[in-house]
Parts: sequence; C-alpha cells; structure tokens
Amino acid sequence: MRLHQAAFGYQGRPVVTDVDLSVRRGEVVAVLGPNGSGKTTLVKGLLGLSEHLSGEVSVLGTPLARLRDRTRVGYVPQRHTLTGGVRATVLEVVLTGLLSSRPWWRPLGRDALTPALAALDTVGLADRARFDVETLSGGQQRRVLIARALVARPEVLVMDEPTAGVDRTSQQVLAGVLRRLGEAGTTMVVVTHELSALRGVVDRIVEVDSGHLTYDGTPEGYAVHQAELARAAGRGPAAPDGRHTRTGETGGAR
Ligand SMILES: Nc1ncnc2c1ncn2[C@@H]1O[C@H](COP(=O)(O)OP(=O)(O)OP(=O)(O)O)[C@@H](O)[C@H]1O
Repeated sequence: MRLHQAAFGYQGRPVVTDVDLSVRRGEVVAVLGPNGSGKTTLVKGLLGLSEHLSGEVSVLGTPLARLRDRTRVGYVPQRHTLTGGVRATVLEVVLTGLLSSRPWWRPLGRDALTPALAALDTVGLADRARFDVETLSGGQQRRVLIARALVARPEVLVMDEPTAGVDRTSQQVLAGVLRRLGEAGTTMVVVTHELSALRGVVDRIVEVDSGHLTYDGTPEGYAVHQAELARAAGRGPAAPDGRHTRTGETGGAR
C-alpha cells in the first residue's frame, strides 16, 4: 500500500492532507491520534469510502481507482454492532461477507459454509454459528464483524477501533485474533485508542493529528516521541524565579 502526498475528505473538502505512507505486505500498523484528527477519514480513503482528493494512492500494487476486486481489502467499520436491525444468525451475518465477491447469478451454496465456519473459528465463535446475533455481547459482535471481513480471505484488513467499547476479556480475545492474523501474513491497518490492548501485535505506529501524519515508526520510537512531546509541553515560559512552568498535556495513546 503506497500513498504519496495523498489527501482525503468529503464533498471536496480535505480532512487529511500530505499523507506519505507505505505499508509492506504482512505489516500490522496501528493508527493513533486524538478524536476528530482524521484517522477514520484516512483509512476510509484506503477503501475508496472517503473522497480521494489529491496525490497518489495504490493498494496491492494497483492505483485505487483501478482496483477491480475490492474483496482483496476487508473492512471492519467503526462503532458498528449488529443489534436493532433485521434478525439474523451469526452464520448468516458472516455469509454476507461473501456476497460482494460473487456475481448475482451465482447464489451462495453450501460451499460457502466452509469458509464462513472457518472465519468464525478464527475469531473463536464457531460454537455460536446458529445463535441470533442480537444475543451476543458487544465484544462478540465485533468478532462476528471481523469474521465477516475475513470470510472473503482479504489480503489487507482495515479495522476501525476493533477493541473500542468491549470488556477486557473480549479485548484480549480480539488481540489474540489480530496476532494470529498477523502471524498468518495478513496486512492490517488498525485504528485504535487502546494501544496497550494490541501490544506485541503492532509492528508500526502512525499518528494522525489535525489532518497530518505526525509520527510514523516503531512502537518503541513512539514512546520516545511521546516523552519528547510531554517534555516540550512541560517546558513552558520561565517563571519569575527562573523555573519553568508546565503549560499543557499532550494527548495520545491510552
Ligand atoms: N461523512 C463526513 N462528511 C463530512 N465530514 C466528515 C464526515 N466524516 C467525518 N467528517 C469530519 O472529518 C473530521 C475527521 O473525522 P474522522 O472521523 O476522520 O476523525 P477520527 O480521528 O477518526 O475521530 P474519532 O477518533 O473520534 O473516531 C471531523 O471534523 C469530522 O467532522
């Protein structure tokens, strides 16, 4: 995945600009940054779901506009649960992940069950296949959505806050799922506020602030970057006695 001077936004108005980024195959990248900084807009840009306004974007070696087989890139959207809609079983929801990869004249047959059950097994929910999704917890529903994204066997998986709003146990299960996917060579771009939940899974961190990339490097380097920011923020104007006052806090990963 390569972005050069890319800008994304909505209705012609840029939200993120000057993005230079390349993600290697098999890499697991966490996208961090304050609320409203443009993380979702950036990752939606990789899927053609926000407007690509300028610069170059290529995904899996193909310019985004010419990427025909969109099932090669899977997506787990933000703040999405499965309650309140049409009643469906867990298996049925996962099967919908295969619909876009088939022409309309080839309906899903029994052969679709094997990948769907395998995807549910990956997220640890094989025993819930016949359950109504509404009976699952929020964390389990997030895992169903990951299974739905996995069933078409995407080469790249983009996830927007997969661990948000789920309890610690579900967070740990989700982190394990991401670790296994990473080990299997799936390229992942994961927007998160909970870096600690993904420790050991993430190879690289990209920070977005006010629509710009403000960090791109290793998790270890990010800790140094944050410490430097905190030091800079603490170095306020000199107090009358010559000491420095603290002027502010920095945001960042929790
Ligand atoms: N569909 C849209 N149309 C117009 N503007 C939008 C749309 N979606 C988001 N924005 C604007 O883009 C800016 C960045 O939003 P975005 O959702 O990308 O931030 P974020 O970093 O993902 O935030 P959060 O951490 O809260 O999810 C915000 O000012 C938001 O209002």
